[in-house]
Amino acid sequence: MTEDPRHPHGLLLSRIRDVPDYPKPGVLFKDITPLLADPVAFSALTDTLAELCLSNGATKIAGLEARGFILAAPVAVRAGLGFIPVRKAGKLPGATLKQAYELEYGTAEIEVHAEDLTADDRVMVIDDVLATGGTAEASLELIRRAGASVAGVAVLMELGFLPGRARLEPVLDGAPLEALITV
Ligand SMILES: O=P(O)(O)OC[C@H]1O[C@H](OP(=O)(O)OP(=O)(O)O)[C@H](O)[C@@H]1O
Ligand SMILES: Nc1ncnc2[nH]cnc12
Repeated sequence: MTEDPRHPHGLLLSRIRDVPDYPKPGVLFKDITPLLADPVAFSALTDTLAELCLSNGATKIAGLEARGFILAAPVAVRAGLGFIPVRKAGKLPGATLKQAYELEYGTAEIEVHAEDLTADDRVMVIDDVLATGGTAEASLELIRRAGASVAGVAVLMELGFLPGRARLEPVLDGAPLEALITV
């Protein structure tokens, strides 16, 4: 495991649990529930992500269902910014924009309420894990289709052995991709 030298969060690293062969053989699942259960670690993570959002000029925080919600909602409160839930298809009640993306096998769709974003908004996307980058890429597409701009993407953890960063960089349009930990 390596840490970004700007974010030396040994505490965060120590609270991530490796679960081999979940949800299928050969996959190493990075479980954040021990971190969530530790109020010092969870608070340190929330503070760090809130600072990143503010330093990148965000006006709104988007969280990606479901684990991204757990991180993004307290970050939005801490930063004093509004929270935008990016949900799996079929869950939002109002008029939505929908974006399909590739999973390892098959496709999925996420949605957002476009009316909660304006052309003046700069949205920071927050999630727990960047793996293939498909979910984050689709969220950027949704934000832009809603007329807002992207302030950046911030994740607790980047799986450096997968091509998420390479996939996202061409569509970030200069916005930062911040990963507190790369594993
Ligand atoms: O970079 P990607 O390959 O798109 O993978 C990363 C996404 O996968 C996980 O969510 P998942 O949809 O598995 O479910 P959950 O948050 O509902 O647990 C994770 O929380 C990210 O959102
Ligand atoms: N290996 C992994 N661990 C935790 N969350 C993930 N989301 C996608 N891949 C993951």
